[in-house]
Amino acid sequence: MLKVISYLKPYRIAVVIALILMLTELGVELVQPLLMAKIIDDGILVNNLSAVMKWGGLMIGFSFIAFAAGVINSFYAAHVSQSFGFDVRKAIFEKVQSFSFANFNQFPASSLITRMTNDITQIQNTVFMSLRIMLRAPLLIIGGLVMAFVVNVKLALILSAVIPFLFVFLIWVMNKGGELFKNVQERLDSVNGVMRETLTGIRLIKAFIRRKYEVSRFAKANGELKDRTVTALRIMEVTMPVLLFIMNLSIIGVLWFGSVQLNTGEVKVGEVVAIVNYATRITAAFSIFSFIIMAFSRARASSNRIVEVMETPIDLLDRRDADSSLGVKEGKIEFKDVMFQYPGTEASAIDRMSFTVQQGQTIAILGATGSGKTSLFQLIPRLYDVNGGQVLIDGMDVREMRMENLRKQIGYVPQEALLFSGSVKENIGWGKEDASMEDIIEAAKDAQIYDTIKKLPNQFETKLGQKGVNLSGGQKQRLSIARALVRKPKILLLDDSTSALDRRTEAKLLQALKAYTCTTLIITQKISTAMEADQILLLENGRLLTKGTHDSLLETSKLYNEIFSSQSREESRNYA
Ligand SMILES: Nc1ncnc2c1ncn2[C@@H]1O[C@H](COP(=O)(O)OP(=O)(O)OP(=O)(O)O)[C@@H](O)[C@H]1O
Repeated sequence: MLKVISYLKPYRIAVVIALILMLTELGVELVQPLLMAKIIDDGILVNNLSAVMKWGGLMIGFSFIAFAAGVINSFYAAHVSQSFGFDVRKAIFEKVQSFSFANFNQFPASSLITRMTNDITQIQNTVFMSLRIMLRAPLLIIGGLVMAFVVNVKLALILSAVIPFLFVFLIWVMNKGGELFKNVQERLDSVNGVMRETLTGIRLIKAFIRRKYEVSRFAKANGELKDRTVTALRIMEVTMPVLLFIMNLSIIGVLWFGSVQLNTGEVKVGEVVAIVNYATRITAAFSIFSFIIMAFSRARASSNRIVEVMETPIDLLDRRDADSSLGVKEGKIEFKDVMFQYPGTEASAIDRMSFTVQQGQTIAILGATGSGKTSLFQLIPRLYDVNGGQVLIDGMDVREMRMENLRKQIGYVPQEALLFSGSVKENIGWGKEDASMEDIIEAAKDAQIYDTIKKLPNQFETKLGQKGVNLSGGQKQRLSIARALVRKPKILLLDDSTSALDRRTEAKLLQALKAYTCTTLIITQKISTAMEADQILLLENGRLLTKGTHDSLLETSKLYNEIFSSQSREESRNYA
């Protein structure tokens, strides 16, 4: 909690001003019953009009001060809480950006979204409330008691006898509430998780007519959220009646004892009225307190979830001694006895793999599904670290370079063409920070998407829907290739990125790539693509089964021959 609260530091002056204003309001509130006692005892009961005017005028003056202090306090509270929320959200977003894939395994995306939105909002609201009323309630209770003692010690003693019990009760409620609201936030994660999956997979759901199934899955998550929230709120709901009951008992005690003492003349009427007034205010403060406790319990659960993200150690960082002058100069790639397994798994995705790709060469990678092709790719821009051996670029271990220097020279086109909402131009330009329009057009032409873009309603300015929903699979693939080409990379990694292209377009694309002097690695299922490469790597179960040119593999590899024959047969059937 303290870690989250430390984000209030830059706003400490505003916090202090807000607190002073809140104390001003509180001071006025506490003085009011005393002034009322004066009006009754020194004015009304002795028929002294000038005393009534004097104390009444003071009361009105104080009320104006309290009003002004309240308004200005609200401005400050809103400013501080919103700025605080902004800063925490920014910090979490930046932290998540630096997460490794192992870190992402720890937090599902839906949970991170809930933490960045709902959890931060809970804390933000609590900060606002703290500056407006949270401290007022306890201070009003303490101040009310002090003032009650000032007015009449005996009556105040009766009033204060119940206070310790109430505090113990409230602390218990707060601890219990913390646990219960943690559960609520976890259920909210689940609801967001189902919602997210459903929205991203809506086409599939419609195609498989799984609407009812998804609705019931959502209803289950939603129901659990409701149940947990009701349970958490139940404890809060009983809090207020318990507080009111105990406080009302003490008020009855004050009235009874006061009436007895009135007869003996030890207590004045105005004093009884003032004490009852303080008791009412303390009761009101306690009921605010129960509400605050609910918010505070929730905020505590939320802040623990935020701190969990903030304190997650990142396991893939630049080495302290990483040389910032090192980077990809030519693009020669070397795998030396590389071993790799995904974090938390036992099986090796890459098993003692060694090969070299010379600068400017084009390499095709072939292999059955799950044979380790994508895993091999991910080790080059250091999306994961190897568990054994080395990945060298231009003779340097990738771990010796700064990740930024390494990655900015690599154009990576992942298997799933992922686009962002925004224009076509923005999506291609995303690959290079300072890409000019000429760069973008050139990349689009080379990726064989230029003609398609020209036919779009607003050409390069055409807005793409989320994930590029308004484009075909092949168009998305070519746009993401253009995004990689625009940065003129030294190393280009195409992960089955031409699978949706027809042979003619693919041939043109491969031809255009020759003008780029980069080292190119292409994962492909098509022998026709592999044939164009300088070298082919054939993978099986994470191992490099064999390597060579198309002709040499036809002579030496049984598996390659099988793939070649099956694809040739298929093609001749297609053309028949
Ligand atoms: N994030 C991950 N966590 C754990 N295991 C993984 C992960 N990604 C892949 N694997 C496992 O690693 C192995 C290699 O997967 P990889 O994605 O590299 O295969 P691939 O050859 O690219 O397959 P495909 O052609 O289907 O894309 C598989 O056994 C797979 O189950």
